[in-house]
Amino acid sequence: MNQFALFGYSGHAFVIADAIKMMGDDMIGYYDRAEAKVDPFNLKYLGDEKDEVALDKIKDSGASFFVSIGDNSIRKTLIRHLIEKGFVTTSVIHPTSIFSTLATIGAGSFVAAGAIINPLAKIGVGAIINTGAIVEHECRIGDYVHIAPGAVLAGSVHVGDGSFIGANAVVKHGVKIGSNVIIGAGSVVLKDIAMSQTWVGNPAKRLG
Ligand SMILES: CC(=O)SCCNC(=O)CCNC(=O)[C@H](O)C(C)(C)COP(=O)(O)OP(=O)(O)OC[C@H]1O[C@@H](n2cnc3c(N)ncnc32)[C@H](O)[C@@H]1OP(=O)(O)O
Repeated sequence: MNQFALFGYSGHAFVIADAIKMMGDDMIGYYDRAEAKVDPFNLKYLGDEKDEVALDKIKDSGASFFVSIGDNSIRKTLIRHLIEKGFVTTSVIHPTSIFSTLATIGAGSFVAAGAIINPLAKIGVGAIINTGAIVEHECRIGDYVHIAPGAVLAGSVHVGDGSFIGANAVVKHGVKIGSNVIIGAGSVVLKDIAMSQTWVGNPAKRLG
């Protein structure tokens, strides 16, 4: 059985905690700025992630860390900081997801319930493939990306580092999306998108 220390303990973390339990693993507790008012998993508060002494609790327990924060940029900063400090993270893959034997995923990434990752898809570090999302064959998903619930990436789609694909969005096969892009919920992306832009609608048009 693997043990995890969560970093961040609110809505998104509850989904990850549930996946960890369903994998048959467990948590030693969570770090956050303050003790959570809502604690559905009865986890122990381990302290603030900036408190070096509190961080030693991970080393002492031999647990892996898992950053359970939905915001791509905050998640990236914290994962990098903890890896620099010598802590170890791993991926969390919900047992009801389908993860191809020919797909790969980086450390600190999360695949939620019902998601499907098809052959030769490559997912980077610290990514979220959320509930029921589909990542088709040969997709390239960068680091610290969030594919929100129900989004569908057709074959060979590329998504750059730090990008967010909204809930139920659809991306046409072969489309390349740059880094730090936001795609609105329910949008249908039919052509390539350069970095740091927001696109919405069907067909998707540039918002900012
Ligand atoms: C488990 C989870 O919950 S994971 C989280 C999942 N969350 C999501 O998928 C939400 C994704 N976010 C969105 O879709 C947001 O609307 C964003 C980020 C695209 C835009 O947000 P904002 O910058 O605040 O835009 P704002 O709400 O001001 O809307 C600006 C315009 O774009 C339109 N617009 C915004 N989002 C969309 C959308 N998804 N599709 C079509 N049009 C949209 C608005 O209607 C508005 O149009 P108008 O100027 O003609 O009135």
